[in-house]
Amino acid sequence: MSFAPDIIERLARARADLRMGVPIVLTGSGKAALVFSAETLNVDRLADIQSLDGKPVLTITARRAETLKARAYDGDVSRVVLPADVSLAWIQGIADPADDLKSPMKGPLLSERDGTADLHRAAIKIAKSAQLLPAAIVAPLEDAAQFSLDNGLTVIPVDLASPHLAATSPLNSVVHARLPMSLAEAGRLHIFRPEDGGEEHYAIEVGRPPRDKPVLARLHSACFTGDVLGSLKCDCGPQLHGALAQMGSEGAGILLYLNQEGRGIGLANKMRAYSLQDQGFDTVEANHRLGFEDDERDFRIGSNILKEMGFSAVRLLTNNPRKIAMMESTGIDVAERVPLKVGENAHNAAYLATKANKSGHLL
Ligand SMILES: Nc1nc2c(ncn2[C@@H]2O[C@H](COP(=O)(O)OP(=O)(O)OP(=O)(O)O)[C@@H](O)[C@H]2O)c(=O)[nH]1
Ligand SMILES: [Zn+2]
Repeated sequence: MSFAPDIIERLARARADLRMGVPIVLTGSGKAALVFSAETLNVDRLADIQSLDGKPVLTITARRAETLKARAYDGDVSRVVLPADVSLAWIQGIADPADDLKSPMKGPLLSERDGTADLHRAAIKIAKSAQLLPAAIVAPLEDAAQFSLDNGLTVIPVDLASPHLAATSPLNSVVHARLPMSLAEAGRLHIFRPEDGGEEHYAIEVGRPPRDKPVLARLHSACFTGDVLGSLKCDCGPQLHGALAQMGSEGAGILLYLNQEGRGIGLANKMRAYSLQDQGFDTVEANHRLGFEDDERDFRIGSNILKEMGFSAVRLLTNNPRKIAMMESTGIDVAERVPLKVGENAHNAAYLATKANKSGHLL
């Protein structure tokens, strides 16, 4: 019998630790490292890092490295050497592009090329899954077991964690109840909870759609600004309401409300992206400057919920071909694509054009 948390539970702790500024310990391939999120680092912890033996690096993604003209010898990540007089402001300036235009000269940056980047790569994945900026201080550790015990730190063996960082967590249905809505009176809200301690996702069932026929479905990603505040910068609010209205008038449908704010980067990072957009970058460039891919969402969650609810075929309300491809590749038949063109305005016209030109959205 063991009450010790398993690797999935330890990963959930690791995410929470990094968000609070507490370091975690990564182990693998005979090595170990102390890892801090660059975003939540403070001066006291930086001073402690400098008192350690060994050379810490600031790990960033190749996307961020491209903007900073740093070499990414490891392909997808770059291990940037800390200068002798490193300051918290220097680290934050590399991690966060907010002041890139104000102070463009950050370098020249020196990147490490010897050794492996397995621990560094895992550090970036965990930072991303914690919805932090993808930048981490990675400091080599000698006696990781004793060090983590002495300091009460969460230890993550990378080979055990990697499959879980790449997989979609199983979800369990928690509860469902009737929810009459102005656009669809015969509504029912279902709550699904992932086993990895991540965000809950919702399914709004309209009517009682037969399970043996393609159901009118929408995979909607959370957009606090569009869905709740009525932001004009995107088309999310009108799409959400348009989809519910169509389901209401047809008397049946299923809307999945996936808590993947900002195409999976979280609201804080989405607001960082908006701030870059105010400086003239488009929605895709802004994500890249922050160190993210254009779209960090995991659409497998949507097909898992549909299957869990008994559906195997959809009439999918979308303009996004990636959603169609992901449904089909995960065993949900897309019998029809139903276009959802609503909510274009003067503020979001350029955003919608970028999605069509760069992200392949259908017009
Ligand atoms: N990172 C980032 N996310 C954004 C931006 N604008 C909107 N979003 C997010 O983009 C997502 C939009 O999701 P969806 O409504 O599924 O839209 P879609 O992928 O374009 O696909 P369809 O609407 O189905 O055609 C939401 O999570 C928004 O929060 C932006 O400028 N940057
Ligand atoms: Zn939106």
